[in-house]
Amino acid sequence: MGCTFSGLNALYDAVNGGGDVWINETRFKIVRQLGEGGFAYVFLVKEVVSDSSASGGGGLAKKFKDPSHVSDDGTYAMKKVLIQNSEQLELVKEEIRVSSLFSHPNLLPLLDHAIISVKPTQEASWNHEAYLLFPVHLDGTLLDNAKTMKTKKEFFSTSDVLQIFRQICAGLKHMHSFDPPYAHNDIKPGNVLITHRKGQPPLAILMDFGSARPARRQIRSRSEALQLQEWASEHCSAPFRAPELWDCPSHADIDERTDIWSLGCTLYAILYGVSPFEYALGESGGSLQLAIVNVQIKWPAGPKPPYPDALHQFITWMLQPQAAVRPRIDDIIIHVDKLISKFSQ
Ligand SMILES: Nc1ncnc2c1ncn2[C@@H]1O[C@H](COP(=O)(O)OP(=O)(O)OP(=O)(O)O)[C@@H](O)[C@H]1O
Repeated sequence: MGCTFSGLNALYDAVNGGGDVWINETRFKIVRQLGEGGFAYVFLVKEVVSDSSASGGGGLAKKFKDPSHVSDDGTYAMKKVLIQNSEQLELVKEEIRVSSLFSHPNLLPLLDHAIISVKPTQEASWNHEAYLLFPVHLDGTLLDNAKTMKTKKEFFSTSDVLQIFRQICAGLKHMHSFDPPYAHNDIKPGNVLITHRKGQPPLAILMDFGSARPARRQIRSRSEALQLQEWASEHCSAPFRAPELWDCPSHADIDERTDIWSLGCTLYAILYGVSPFEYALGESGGSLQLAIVNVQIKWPAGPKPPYPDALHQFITWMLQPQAAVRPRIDDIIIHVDKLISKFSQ
């Protein structure tokens, strides 16, 4: 990977109508927009292979350590982040640093990146742009899938639910086993890319390491607790955020099990399309925080539940409000494997 934060390593060719982008030595044509986040746009791009690099086997192909990262048709996902201040610049640099630590088939790899300085204009006050290159997964995220499935009144089979969940756990185990252990901090359906495959369960890939940090933090004062809560309010999506990040005691040992809470919420969302606490947002006087800290889960009503009770019990086990007795990723994997052998045909 080209690792430089300075200079004109990426050049956004706005002059010719937003046609091409350079990331280091590689030129890409923007095909279309795939999505957008807070300060970011994600585009489908295609590598423009020059005659000289084509004769040598293609530009990017030579650059990647892992040959499986090379796209057959030269298409990739490119995230363009608009950076307005030094704090945002540090966050992007941290996202790049953390993304480069991991290498696992269920974690989205960062293939290349560049950060360029941009002259502020009257319309735009940002002063840097970051370009991050990833493999593209055109079937979208679990969140996109949930929306389409809801309109078509479709559900994942129990077997597919478990296989998708197992893959998310495999990626997360890689992070939790790192030295020091890392927490992802923003596990949710919108951060899981899905690829449908013929005759096989969907492929699931965890992405967005913008909030990932060393997981273990010792909280020893009220001000440290408040600082953690403030950090969490900016980095961990509220409906999936663990109780200890909403209401942190002044003496607490926070660890990677904040992610296990979010995993429980994510499993519920694979079944029912939303976090188990999201209903509180729709109720007058409802409070997401109260629903979470009191673990008021709302199960779908009806005499015939669409999924086995064992899945509901599994979710409840992950949604243990006391972090110190919440299961760890290894416990979760042992359990999901048991459920897979029970429910997969
Ligand atoms: N590799 C990819 N392949 C296909 N689509 C992608 C890829 N990466 C991102 N997307 C699409 O772009 C959207 C935004 O991406 P991403 O979540 O990385 O941005 P973000 O700024 O971090 O968003 P958020 O503010 O929600 O965290 C995703 O929801 C997804 O639809």
